[in-house]
Amino acid sequence: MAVYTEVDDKALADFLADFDLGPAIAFKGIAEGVENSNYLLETAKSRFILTLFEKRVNEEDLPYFMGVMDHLALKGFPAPLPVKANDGKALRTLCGRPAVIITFLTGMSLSRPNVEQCRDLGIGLAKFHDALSDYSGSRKNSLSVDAWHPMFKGREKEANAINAGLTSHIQSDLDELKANWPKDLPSGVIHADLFPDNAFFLDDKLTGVIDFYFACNDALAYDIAICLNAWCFEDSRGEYNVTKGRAMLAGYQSIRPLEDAEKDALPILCRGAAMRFFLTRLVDWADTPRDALVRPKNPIEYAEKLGFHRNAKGFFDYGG
Ligand SMILES: Nc1ncnc2c1ncn2[C@@H]1O[C@H](COP(=O)(O)OP(=O)(O)O)[C@@H](O)[C@H]1O
Ligand SMILES: N[C@@H](CCOP(=O)(O)O)C(=O)O
Repeated sequence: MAVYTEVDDKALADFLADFDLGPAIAFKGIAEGVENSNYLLETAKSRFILTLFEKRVNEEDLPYFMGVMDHLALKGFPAPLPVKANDGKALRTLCGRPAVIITFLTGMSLSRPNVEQCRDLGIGLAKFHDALSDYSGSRKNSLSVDAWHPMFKGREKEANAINAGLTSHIQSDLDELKANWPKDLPSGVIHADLFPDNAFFLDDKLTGVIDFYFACNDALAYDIAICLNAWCFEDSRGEYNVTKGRAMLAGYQSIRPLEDAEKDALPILCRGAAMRFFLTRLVDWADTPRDALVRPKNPIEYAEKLGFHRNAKGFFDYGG
C-alpha cells in the first residue's frame, strides 16, 4: 500500500493541534496510489485526506500544486481544497516530510471506463485547462522529452528482460521523439497524470479530479495524449479503442476545439506520453524491493501502447 511514512498517534495529535478541525476520530492508511503516503482522516468536522509527500515530489514545487487546487476551487472545478492551518498556511511538516490536509471528495474511480465516461472525461479535461488558463504559477515539466534519454540510460538490460528486443525499439523511439517533439503548441497548466484512478465518477458523469502532484506547464494537447493512453486502451493488450478515443476527443473539443497543429501533433504526443509512463514504471519496477508494501505498475502495458503509436499515421488513428 502507499504508506511510506508511518504517522503515530502523538505525531498526528500534535499536527492537528495547529488546525481548527478537532481531534481525529478515525485515521487509516490508504492502499491506492504509488507516489505519496496518503491517510484517510476523519474529525468531528468532516473527512479529509492527509498526504505526506515522498520521493518524486520536489518540495519547492508544493506551493505551485497548492495554488492549482486553490485556483480550481475558486473556479468551481471539482477538486480537493488544501485545508489552511490556524496560521493561514496549508503546507506543513509531519514526521520529517512535507504534508498537507485536503478535503475529501466523494465518488468512485473506474476500473474500466466506458465510451460515455471517456467523453465526459474529455469535457472535464477541457474545463480543467480552461479553469487554469489564468493561473499565474508556472512549473516546467520535469518528466518531458529532455528527461527521457537520461532516464533510460543504464536500464537497457532491464528493458530487454521485460521483452527481448525491447531496448532497440525504445532507443529508436527516444531518438525519433527527440528529433520531432513539437514546439509552440497552445500551452497552459496540465494535470499530467489524469488516469482513471485520479478521477471520480457518479454513473457517467465526472464528479471530481485528484492528485495534482505532476501538474506543470506544457502543451495542452499533451494532456489529451496522456488521457488517450490511460483511458482508451483495452486492458493491457495494447489495443486502442477508437470509439473511446473519438468520444474523448469530441468531448474535449465541445469545450475547446483543437488547432490543426495540435491535431497533427497528436500521434507524436501520444507516443511521448506512452514513453513517459513506460520509463517511470520501468524505473519503479526495477528499483522497488520485492518485499515492499507498494506494488509498482507493470511497464509492459506502456511498451505495448508504444507499439500502437509507432504505427499511427495521423489524428484519424485516434478517432479524430
Ligand atoms: N481528495 C480526495 N478525496 C477522496 N479520496 C482521495 C482524495 N485524494 C486521494 N484520495 C484517495 O487516495 C488514493 C491515493 O491518492 P493519490 O493522490 O492518487 O496518491 P499518489 O499521489 O500516491 O498516487 C486515491 O486513489 C484515492 O482513493
Ligand atoms: N499514473 C502513473 C503512476 C502515478 O500514480 P498515481 O497513483 O499518482 O496516479 C502510472 O500509471 O504509471
